[in-house]
Amino acid sequence: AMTVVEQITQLRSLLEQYNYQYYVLDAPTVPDAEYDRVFHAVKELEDRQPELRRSDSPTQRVGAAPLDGFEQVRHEVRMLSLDNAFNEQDFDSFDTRLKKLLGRDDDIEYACEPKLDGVAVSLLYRNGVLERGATRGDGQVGENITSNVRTIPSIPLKLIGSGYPDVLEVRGEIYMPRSGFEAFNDKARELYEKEFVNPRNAAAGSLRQLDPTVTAKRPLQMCCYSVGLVEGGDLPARHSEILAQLNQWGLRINVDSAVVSGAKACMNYYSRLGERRDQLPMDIDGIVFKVNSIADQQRLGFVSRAPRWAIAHKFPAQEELTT
Ligand SMILES: NC(=O)n1nc(-c2ccco2)nc1N
Repeated sequence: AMTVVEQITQLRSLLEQYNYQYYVLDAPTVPDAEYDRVFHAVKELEDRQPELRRSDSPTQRVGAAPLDGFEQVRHEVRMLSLDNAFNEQDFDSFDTRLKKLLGRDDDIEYACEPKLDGVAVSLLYRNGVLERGATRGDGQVGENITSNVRTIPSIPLKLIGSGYPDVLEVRGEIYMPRSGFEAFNDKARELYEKEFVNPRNAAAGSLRQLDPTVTAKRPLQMCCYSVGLVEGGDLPARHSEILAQLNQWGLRINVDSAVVSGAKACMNYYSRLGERRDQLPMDIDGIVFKVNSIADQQRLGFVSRAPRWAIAHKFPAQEELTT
């Protein structure tokens, strides 16, 4: 028969697989009742033998006591802001300028991603374990919101699979899906409590909570879109391949991301996503186009605070919700 440690280890890894399938892949393989059964089995074992409890156990997402304030975090690799393109001409000149700088006239391969309208966040994994979560702040210094990000189910407390670097900093956007936003505001209205004006404010307000049990009740999601500090390991040579690799290690990426070549194909992607904008599960305010080759990104570098190799092509502002 299995020892208690073998039993709880097996149940935990089963729970991590269920979490990954449900919250990261949107593809659950078991009914919620089965998930609850395993969750309570692990909780039961940990309650009966507290020494078995580990901080990276799936039952330890809401553990921390309320904070008095947020500590500051210095980003070793600056978190970027993006230059904007407001029309096709802006994008064409962006593409033309890059071709000139790269000394080529064939099509540049771009990674295309919906620009999620949420809160940028940095997640630092050390030996695969989530060590700290931080806001972007001014790009150099942000706030430590680790206890709050731990409550978000699509953020793994521990990476899965193998081959990840010793230190891996993942960047992404924490956002509130529209359905969760509407449900939250309906409830708030019912209870005569404050409603949020839009999902971005709802996500920002939920991450500013000093009490993680409040954050835990907010329907937040996280979608990753790049990496920052990487030590003790190598990553693929293309941005799109890095994202695919992050997904295998347990992180959520955007299902609508794509790779296209040349400015015309980028504009085609922009128009297609623009037509679907109101049907997407979350608010987006544009499309981010990034040079897919990491070597070319490094050749192009940055201009002041924004990378030369990326641009956010915005959609026209939507009339503000009139609540
Ligand atoms: N907000 C958002 O969805 N972003 N933001 C970036 C970004 C910011 C700096 C480099 O890349 N990429 C995506 N998809």
